[in-house]
This record gives sequence, C-alpha cells and structure tokens, in this order.
Amino acid sequence: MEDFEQLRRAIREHDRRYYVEAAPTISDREYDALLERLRALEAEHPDQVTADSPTQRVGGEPITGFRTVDHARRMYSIDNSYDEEELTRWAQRCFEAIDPELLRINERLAELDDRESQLKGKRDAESKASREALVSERAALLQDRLNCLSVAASEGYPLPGGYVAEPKVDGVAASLRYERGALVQGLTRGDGYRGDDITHNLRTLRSVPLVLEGDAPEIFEVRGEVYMPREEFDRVNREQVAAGVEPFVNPRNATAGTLKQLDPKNVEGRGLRLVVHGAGERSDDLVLTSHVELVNAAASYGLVTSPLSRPCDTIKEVVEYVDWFEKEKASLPYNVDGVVVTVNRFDLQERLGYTSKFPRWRLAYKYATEQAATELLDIEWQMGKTGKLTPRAKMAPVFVAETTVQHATLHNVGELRRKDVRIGDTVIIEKAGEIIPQVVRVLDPERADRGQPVELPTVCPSCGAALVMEYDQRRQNDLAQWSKRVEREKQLAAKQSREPEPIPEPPPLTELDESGRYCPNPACPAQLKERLWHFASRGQMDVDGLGEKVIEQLLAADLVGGYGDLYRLHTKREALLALERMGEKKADNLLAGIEASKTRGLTRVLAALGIRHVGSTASRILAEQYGSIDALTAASIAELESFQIDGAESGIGPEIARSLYEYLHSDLGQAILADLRAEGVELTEEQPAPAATEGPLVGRTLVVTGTLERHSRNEAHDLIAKAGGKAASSVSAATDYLVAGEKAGSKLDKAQKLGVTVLSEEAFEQLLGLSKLAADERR
Ligand SMILES: NC(=O)c1ccc[n+]([C@@H]2O[C@H](COP(=O)([O-])OP(=O)(O)OC[C@H]3O[C@@H](n4cnc5c(N)ncnc54)[C@H](O)[C@@H]3O)[C@@H](O)[C@H]2O)c1
Ligand SMILES: [Zn+2]
Repeated sequence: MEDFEQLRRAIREHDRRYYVEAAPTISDREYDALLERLRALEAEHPDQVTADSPTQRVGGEPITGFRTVDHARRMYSIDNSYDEEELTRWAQRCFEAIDPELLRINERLAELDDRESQLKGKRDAESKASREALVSERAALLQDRLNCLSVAASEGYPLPGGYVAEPKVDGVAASLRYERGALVQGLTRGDGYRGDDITHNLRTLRSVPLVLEGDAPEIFEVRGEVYMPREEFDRVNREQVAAGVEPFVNPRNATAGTLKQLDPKNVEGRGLRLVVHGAGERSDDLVLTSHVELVNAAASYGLVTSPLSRPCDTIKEVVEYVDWFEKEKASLPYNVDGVVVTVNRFDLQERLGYTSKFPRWRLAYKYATEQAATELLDIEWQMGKTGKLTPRAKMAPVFVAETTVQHATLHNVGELRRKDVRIGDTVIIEKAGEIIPQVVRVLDPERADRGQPVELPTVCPSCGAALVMEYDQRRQNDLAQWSKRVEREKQLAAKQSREPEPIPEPPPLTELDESGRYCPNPACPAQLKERLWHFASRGQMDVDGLGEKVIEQLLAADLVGGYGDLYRLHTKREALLALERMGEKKADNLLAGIEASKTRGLTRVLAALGIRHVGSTASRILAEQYGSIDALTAASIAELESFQIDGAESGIGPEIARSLYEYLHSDLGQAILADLRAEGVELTEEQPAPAATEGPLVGRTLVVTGTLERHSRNEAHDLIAKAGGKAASSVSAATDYLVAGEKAGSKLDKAQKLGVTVLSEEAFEQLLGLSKLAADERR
C-alpha cells in the first residue's frame, strides 16, 4: 500500500511542477509510464481509488496570485492513443453505441436474455418450444451482429455526420467567455472544475478578439489552445538566458510560464496565439448541431480556428490524415504532438457521454516522440555570463527528428547525477517539443563495465576560483522551515507541559539537489568574454562591429578587461590596427559603433550589465519608473520588492529586486557604473507619459474615424488610452479595431480590405464596459 500512496504523491508532485510551475523535471513519456503504473495498481485495488486520484482528474492546482473561478461547464482532458489499432478500436466502440442496426440487435439480445431467465426451471411443452425459438433467434442475431460489425470494420466504422480530425497543438488549454460579443473572462483549465482567471493576460493576445464580429450570441464560451510558435520560443529563451534565468524546456512550458505572469506587460511581447477547438457554455440563440458547425461559427465571429481541420467519413480516412500529417507537421511554425479526433454530431456526442476524466466522443492520437540511442563521449562545461557552469553532453553524432545532433543539455549537476550518465554509456536522447535535445536516460544502467560517475569540477576551468554551489529553492525552503517547525513544536510542548513530538528532519542537500555551480570571480576571463558579448549584442547596447571573434581578439591582446575599456579603445587605435584582419575601415566602424552605443539609455545599460534575473522587461520597467541610475540606487530593497505601477504588480519579484539591489550596492557594480558614467555613457531614461497598463485594450491599436454620436474624437482617444490601448491615426495591418462613426470614408474601406474588425460606437462602448452607462443616459 505504501507504494500506492508514494506513486500518487510522486505524480501529484510532477503535476504541480508541470502545470503550476511550468518546469517539469521528467519527460512526458516517463510521466505517462508512472500514470500507467498507478492505473494498473488501482485496477487491482478498485476500493483504493479516490475521486482526487491523478487517474480520475486532470492535474493542476490553482496558481497563487490568480483568482480561481468555477467553469460554467467542466473542462475535460482527452484520452490518448499511440497506434492506429487503438484508434480503430475506439471508433468501433463509438459505432457500436450509435449504429441503429447494432443497437436494435443488442436490445433484442437483452430482451432474449430476460425471457430466458423467466423460462428458467419451467418444464412444460410451451416453455420448451419458446426456449428453442429463443435459442435459434439468438444464434441468428449473433450472426447478424457479426456480419454488421465486419461490414462496418471493412467500411471503417462510418458514422452519420462523420469524424473530424484536427492537429493537436501543443500548448495550454484556455476557456474564453464572450457575453453579447464582448470578451468577459478567460480561464485556464485548472483541475477541470475550476480554473485561474487569466483574462488580463489573454486580452494581450492579438488572436483573441475582444469583441466578436457579426451578430454574436448572448453567451459563447470557446475553448482553445494557447501556444507559442517555435520562433518566438527561441527568442524568448534567448532573452531568458540573457537575463540569467533558466530557459524553458519547450514551447508548451514557455506558454504555461507566460500565462502565469501577473503583469500582462510580460505576456504582450511573447507572441502567444490562440486556436479555437471547442466550446463550453452556449446560449440557445446559437443553434449548432455539430463540431464542424461550431468551428465555422467561431471562425465567422473572427476567432482563429485550425485551417488543417479535416472532416472524415470513416476512421480509415482519419488514419490516412494521421499518416499524412506526421510528415506535414514539421513544416508548421508551431509544435503539434498529435491529432485530435472528434465525433462530429452533437447528438451523438451526447449519447456517448464522458468517463470521469475524458469525453468518450474524442480521442487524441499521439505521435511517438523521436528518440535515438548514441554514445556519450564527454561532458563539457559551458561558462555563462553570470558565471554559471552548465554541463553539456557531447555525443557521437546521431540523426533524430530531421537533424543530426551531437550535443544535449543536462541543465545542472542535479540532473547529471539523477540521470547518472557516465562517459562511454549508451544514452537515449529525445527531441520532442524541445529544440535542444534532452538526455532521457542511460540505456543500460546495470551494465558491468560502466565508467566512473562523472567527475565534477570544483574550481573554475578558466580562472581557478573555487566554485560556489546553489541548490533547489524548494528543498532549501523545506530545510529552513524544519528548524522553525521544531522550534515552534518545542514552545508549544513547553506550554502544554509535554514532550515535543519529533519532526523528522528533511534529508540534507546533496549533489542531487544542485541547481547550479558558479564561478564567483568577477574578473574571470571566461565570464568576461560572455559578458562583453552579451553587453554588445542587439537587445542590449547593440554595438556594431563587436562580435564574438573581435571580443576574443580584444581579450587575447589585453586591450579590454571590462565594459569601460570598450569606451577607451579609441585611445589605442594603433594596437587595435595591429590585430589580425583589422583594417582601417573595420577599426573605424568598430569605434563608431562603440561611440554610438553611449546614448542607448538606462534601459539598455541595465539589461546589458548581465545582472542575474534582471532581463530587458524588468530593466525597461525600472528605468522608466526611476528615470536615472541615481534614483534607482537610492531606492531601498523593500521599495524595489514591492514595486507597483498604478496599483498593478509590476512583475519585479523579490529575486529580481534582491539581485539588482545587491549589484547596485556592491563595490564591483558601483565601480562599473562610475566607469561607464565617466566615459559618457548615458545612465538616464526618459519617463514616458503614464499609460494604463491594465484595461480591456492593453496591447491593442485602435483608429477612430467618422463622427461619433456621444464622444468627440479627443474623448474617444482618451478613453482608449485609459483602457490601456493605443490610438493611431491611420489604418494598417497593425490596427486591431476601427471605430467607425457617421460618414466614415476611406479608412473604413481600407479597414475592410485589410480585414480589420470594424466597431460601431455602441460596440466600442461595450468593449470599454460603458454600454450600460450609455444606455442609461439615453433613457
Ligand atoms: N512531464 C511531466 O512531469 C508531466 C506532468 C503532467 C503531465 N504531463 C503530460 O501532460 C499530458 C497530459 O496533459 P493534458 O491532460 O493536458 O492532456 P493532453 O495535453 O495530452 O491533451 C488534452 C489537451 O489537448 C489540447 N488540444 C490541442 N489541440 C486540440 C484540438 N484540436 N482539439 C481538442 N483539444 C486540443 C486541449 O487543450 C486539451 O486540454 C501528458 O502527455 C503528460 O505526459 C507531463
Ligand atoms: Zn572563473
């Protein structure tokens, strides 16, 4: 029984990491195997199955910081299948529950069973005759049933209305509620019954219309997938790394991590999209009879649906689609992990119903993630600009998921030890949603002639400084709280004059809990190279002509030892010209690039310094708010931590605040900033006019045209700004809405040509939540 509870606890812990923290520590395949084991155990002990078992409900508890809201209709997960046979068996079950001929036969068979039990024990002639008739009718019926099923199988279990096959976009499920056409609420799936209110974040998605086009119904709750295209994922991860934050494992986790941001500003630039694939509550004025009609209706209201959705008459057509799509999916700009198959007609869906966790009328076909086996040749340690040394597996080249790979990340020492990879091992690597391949496991950990565990560096390979270990935050908290808990129990026991209850101490931190090894030496050459490169790159100081190679040359020739030296390079023109392949023109270009970077402003400087946890978003918010490095330095740590903009949390968490504060008040940080100031680098930022950071129009651009009845043009622009939106003067592809009054002219034509949503004055007011007010005034 111990095993049972342990398994459940482990799965819940993985659920939390996956759904709540968006940072899973095992692969999906490993997770699915755990769940399967629990399912098998529960099948053996059905009395042990509880309603909150992970086999009975979808994962995910509420995220702190968000309001939890009941779903109007429950959000289910989808059962998985991994081969065509499973898919076909599912179609057969659907067919048997729906086909009128089979239903008639089954009903009659049940009747015959009843009659037979009535006749039991009766020996009179009439009963005997009845029994004989019954037996022969049953034989005939069973034969009919067989014939019926074999015809159905050969036809591919055709259903009236058919099936629909659609890409299973690998993202995060969301439910969006529209009332009278206006978006009023957006929720995550949560545990299926209650989700987190992420309305403010969903509003920033361009593919989420704030107002539906056309004649929208009273209530329309759509369900869809929020996802991050691969290109955006790469960019976001580059920014994470630049900010010294752990990169996301795959686009799905990046999406989940983004949606749980408290500040919608942090969501806006992440390129999330929504594709609609279902519905929750609908009012009766929306008459729909099938999934295809539902998807078409959603599209007609301006929602995005999948262009690759395909109606299929039979499961055979579905299988063809699955095969075709397996090759096709690589060319899509986003990740797809399978195909979702849905019974099209709503009345049939209703008849099929639900299990405790899944609809019976829908099934996911999951493509196998591509894995490959290869030999582990070496573990390399890569230096980052914050001094973190990251282990990377170097492997014999192997072809997997369309590319040849020879490196896989191992993230940190903890993971290296948990997976216990050793040089010479055959390792299984996987490329699922991830762009960077992962080491899944060692193929044969029992092999007798394995090498020794990988030796860990204790000093920096570049400068020789003793490395500093960091450990998993949760484990540290557990340990820290233990002594407090013991203390509390002692006091309580003393008060009640009894012996204190023993509280078991959590196991001490080991290599397994390590999250990073750092070189603490600020002058470390390996770090210096990474830092200078970061400093000069595009999102930061954007220094033309200063690439990786040039930085290496400058360091080798001892021409720079820090950021300030870059700005003094012009005094060393001769030495610069002496570098290999550095002509007059190139040198002038480099010096001009360095000079030009002086006026980038405080936002860029902060981001460029590579302060741990301080990325470009935090830098922008802080620079704009404080305006100068002096003001920022004068801020207390408490002020930074509880940093607020217009009552909304800014997303400057305690980690960022602490790290920045420490930097600004360290000797090193002060020396660097003084040096930059002396060289004339601007350390101020213009403070923009305060724009609302919350409101229904955050991230939207609107154009007002024609004469409005109840608002002047200026008033309308004010309303837009107050609601967090931007008012522009001309219509372009970047326009989200055109508010058109009387005598709207060329702008209206242009908007229609570009497919921009056009709002009447009333719809505009509704969008701003003013409609009731306006209606009252009119009365
Ligand atoms: N690695 C871990 O620690 C860990 C932990 C928990 C869960 N997981 C993984 O999460 C998965 C289970 O998550 P799940 O319950 O969200 O199920 P799922 O992601 O396998 O499938 C259900 C979801 O698919 C989405 N979907 C995408 N396209 C769709 C379409 N066209 N039509 C309908 N739905 C569509 C829906 O949002 C729906 O909620 C498993 O693969 C499991 O391995 C991993
Ligand atoms: Zn070092």
